[in-house]
Formats: sequence, C-alpha cells, structure tokens
Amino acid sequence: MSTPAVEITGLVKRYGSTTAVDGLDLRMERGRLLALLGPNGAGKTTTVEICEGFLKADKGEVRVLGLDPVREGASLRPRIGVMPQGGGAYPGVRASEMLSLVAACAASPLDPAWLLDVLGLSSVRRTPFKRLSGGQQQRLSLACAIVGRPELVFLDEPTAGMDPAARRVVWDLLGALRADGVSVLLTTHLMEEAEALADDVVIVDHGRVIASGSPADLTSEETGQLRFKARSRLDTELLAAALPEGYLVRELSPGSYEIEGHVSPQVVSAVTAWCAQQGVLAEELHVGRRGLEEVFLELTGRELRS
Ligand SMILES: Nc1ncnc2c1ncn2[C@@H]1O[C@H](COP(=O)(O)OP(=O)(O)OP(=O)(O)O)[C@@H](O)[C@H]1O
Repeated sequence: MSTPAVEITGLVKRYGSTTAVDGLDLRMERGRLLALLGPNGAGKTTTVEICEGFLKADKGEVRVLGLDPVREGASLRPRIGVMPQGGGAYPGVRASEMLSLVAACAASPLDPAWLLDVLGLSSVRRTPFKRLSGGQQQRLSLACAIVGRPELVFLDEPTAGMDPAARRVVWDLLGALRADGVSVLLTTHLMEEAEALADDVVIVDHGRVIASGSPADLTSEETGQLRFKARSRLDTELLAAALPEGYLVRELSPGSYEIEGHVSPQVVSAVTAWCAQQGVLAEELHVGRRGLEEVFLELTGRELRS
C-alpha cells in the first residue's frame, strides 16, 4: 500500500499563550479530496502551513507523501502545490508572467496558456496581479498551485470571495484533478463546497478533530424530516399518535406539514396511511436529511463565517 498523502499524529502548535492546534490527528489517503472545516480560529490554516513546511510543529508527527515537511522540505516541495489563504504574489507581475515563472520551476508543467483559459483568465493575462479582481487573483493562485502537476495540493479557502460562476469553474477543475488521481486537501467555510467535492470531511474546533467521515456519513444521523402538503388543520396530535414515540409533527404553515425524527420506510407508509384514513391525499412528499451545515453548527455550536 502507498504511504498516505498526509498523516498527522498528536500535532500541537502554540503561539505564546494561544494553543492553535491541540493534539490533532488526521490521515488522508492518496487520490482523495479532503475538506478541513472549522470555525474561525479553529487551527485549519496553522495545520495546513505545518504540512506545507512553512511552520514548525511544537509537538507531534507530520508526514506528507511520507516525508517530514521541514527536514525533507527540499524533496517534498516539487511534489506539492500550495495555494495560501488570500493568494499572494508580486503586485506588479502580469498574470501570464507569474504563471509562466512558476511553471518554469517545474520538471513537467501544464501549459500555462491552457490553464489560464480553463480558469477563465485569458482576457486578463497581461493584467498586473494587483489590478486583478479578488476572484481573479484567487484563480491565478490556484493555477500557480497546480501548474507543476503536483501529487498533492493544499488549498486554503480556494473559492473565498468568488462569484458563483467562478466558483463553479474552480469546482470543475478540482473535480478533474481528483479524477487524475491528485490528492487535494482544502479548507473551506462553504458547506456546499465540502458536500459537492469532498470524499472526506474533517471538522476541527479548538485545534482538535471533533468529527470526520464522508459527507454522507456525517449527515446520515438519525434525525431527518418528512414534509408533505395536504389540507390545512389536520390533527397533528392524532398523526403523532399514529407514529412510533418520539416524532415531532408540526403544521409549518396552513397545509404544510413536517415530521421530524428518523424517517424510515415504515414511517412514510404510516403517514400516508393515516392521511388516507382522514380521506386526504399527502402531496409533495419530501424526505430530507440534515445538511452538513446543520451538522457543523450543532457540533461547533457556532455560526459560520460569511
Ligand atoms: N502568527 C500568529 N500569531 C499568533 N496567533 C496566531 C497566529 N496565527 C494564528 N494564530 C492563532 O491561532 C489560532 C488558529 O488560527 P488559524 O489561522 O490556524 O485558524 P483557522 O481555522 O485557519 O481560522 P480561519 O477560518 O479564520 O482562517 C487562532 O486563535 C489564531 O488567532
């Protein structure tokens, strides 16, 4: 079996009296896309920067592609791509020059012109970095991170500040990278992004992992909702009595009902049977699971950053 893309054990990093990372464990297999989620200040960027070799850990073991990012940084750097938070470039350099410069450092780079085109940046290729919009700067930074055909890319909030069309372009590109077997570790505040892209999600808070699994694993907890429409003012107490104990039945607005609890096939059948007994047809029946955002908020007890 190949070494994992990233393996972190007992990672600790302190800044003075602040413990940014507090005994974090994480394992990411090759060829996966892992999304690191967590509230502001949870320790995501610190963790990623330690993996990239930019910061030194105070305690713990970190291996990236089997290498120590600090001691073996020189061997590791050509094999990874890095997109730091907020991009980062010489303000006066033109978009295409910057990408070509980075490409020139790689043994077998992608064609910079093609990459600019894929990321919708061809029309601004002669524009200095400082005059690009925030979203364009982000896309250029992403291009720089992947132009060298890395085996593993670290992307710190890659789509922050992008409009929905640009975000879609980036998502497509990340999907293509993953299909090519590239390992991707990204941080994000967008639950939709994690749900759409990630094979694995790791939620951190206060510098520790508080939950991990696939998006489906994390959202397939017992609680779900069944919604349906019927005539208004059905007797919700009577409906609740027809279900096993513990289900909450509410009329959200006239004629619009919600049942909260574990929605099994038996529950769906009991609801429709009960409606039939009342001589009403349950329409627009919808079974929903909790989204990643709800799970996240419940676990961290905090609002997301917008
Ligand atoms: N250079 C630094 N000096 C002092 N404290 C720092 C430094 N960098 C980060 N911290 C602190 O370490 C903690 C973790 O910060 P980090 O940037 O890793 O969190 P994050 O999860 O990436 O947050 P965000 O979602 O806001 O980017 C925070 O309390 C932060 O204030």
